[in-house]
Order: sequence, then structure tokens, then C-alpha cells
Amino acid sequence: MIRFEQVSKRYPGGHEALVQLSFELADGEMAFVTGHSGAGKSTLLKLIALLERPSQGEIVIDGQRLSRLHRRNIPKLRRGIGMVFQDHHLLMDRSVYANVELPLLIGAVPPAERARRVRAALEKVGLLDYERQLPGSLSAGEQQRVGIARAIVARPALLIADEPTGNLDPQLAVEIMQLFAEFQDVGTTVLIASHDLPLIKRMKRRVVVLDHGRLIADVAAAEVQ
Ligand SMILES: Nc1ncnc2c1ncn2[C@@H]1O[C@H](COP(=O)(O)OP(=O)(O)OP(=O)(O)O)[C@@H](O)[C@H]1O
Repeated sequence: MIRFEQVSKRYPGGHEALVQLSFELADGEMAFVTGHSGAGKSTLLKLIALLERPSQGEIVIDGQRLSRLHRRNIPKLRRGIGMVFQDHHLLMDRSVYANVELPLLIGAVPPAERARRVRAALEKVGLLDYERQLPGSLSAGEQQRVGIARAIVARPALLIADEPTGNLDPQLAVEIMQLFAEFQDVGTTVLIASHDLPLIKRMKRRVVVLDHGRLIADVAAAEVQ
């Protein structure tokens, strides 16, 4: 589903954040991207979401070469990708329900169907009883779950997450990772950037390791110890 072909990324005025990166992620696979701070993890995810463009090389998603993607087709591609961030980017003055509903408003889904999907997403993350609350009244782990519900409400084929457990205590972090694994169980492709090696090892999924923008290891799930 995702293929990086010799992808390099240089930010204006910066050094190379990614250097000739090549790897593939199959449909339905769940993998982690890890590496030191500044290794290029966030950059890799941003390139997939078309929030940044490569300086060189090609990224192919579902057979679509992103360099040839017409500007007007970018929103459609983005709608197929659910994104989860460390600081969840919730609107704090809107209810949990309204936050989760947001991607469906952009996608023009009819109201009754919207309500059904929002509740299904909230149920999936265990927050059905919280729909009227403001995010500020929820714990950090619950807020992250709202962010995940929002990411999956439009039923994306691909879920990408940037340090989704960065602000959580270890027990909550495990629960959030298990939630991602459940999305993989129902066919979603999942790619998670994390520097939390103990947690990654526990999940027993493929691990792609970056070092100064280069891929230095690609460990298959069966080999993760
Ligand atoms: N918008 C930007 N402009 C210039 N340089 C950037 C920009 N974003 C990232 N960089 C640089 O690119 C390199 C890779 O950054 P990136 O955020 O992808 O790493 P990371 O592995 O996600 O790090 P962290 O774990 O600290 O979030 C770093 O040297 C960073 O300073």
C-alpha cells in the first residue's frame, strides 16, 4: 500500500531529515518507526500525509505516485488517512462528540449517518458516555482516545500516529497501543512513530529504525524480542 523509493527530504535551510529512504508497508500491516530525536520519524509520517513533499525520490500509496497527484486530488487522499498526534490537537471549546464529528463534516456525510459513525467511533475507544463533555474535563489518556476516535471515524484504510503515547503513563500507553492493534485486526494499515522501545518490543510488530534520516534496521515482527 505504501512504498518509499529513495526518498530524501531537506527542509529549507536545514540538513537532510531523510536520506534515500526505501521501504514498503503492506496493506493491513502494523509497523513502528523508531529512532532518536530528530531521526526523521515525524518527517516520514508528514510525507505520507502530504503535509510535506520529498526533495527527491517517490512515494507511492495504493499505486498512486504522489509526485504526480494533482492538487485537487490531495483532499481525497488525505481522507483515506487517519492521523493521531502526541498532543491530539483537539478543539477544547467543542464537545467530545463535535471533535470526533469534524472529519465527517469535511467529507459531507448525511447527518444521521454522521451520528451513527461518531457513536461507533466513540464506542470503539470506550468513550460513548463522554460525548457531551469538553475535552478539558477528560484525563490525558481519554483525550488521546478522543483523538483516535476522530482519526478513525471516517474509516480510513491507513492510520498514522506520531508519538501517540508520548504524554501518557506506561499503563495507559499500553492500552492505547492495544487499541491501535485492534484497528489492525479489522484490516486497517497502521504506522506509528515512537521512541518508546520497551513499549514497541512489547507489541511484537515490525520495527523500522531511523538514524539521522537513514534506515538502519528493519526488524520483522517475528524477530522482535
Ligand atoms: N519544518 C522544519 N524546518 C526545518 N527543519 C526541520 C523541520 N522539521 C523537522 N526539521 C528537522 O528535520 C530533522 C528530522 O526531524 P523530525 O521531526 O522528522 O524527527 P523526529 O525523529 O520526529 O524527532 P522527534 O522524536 O524529536 O519528534 C531534524 O533535524 C529537525 O530539526
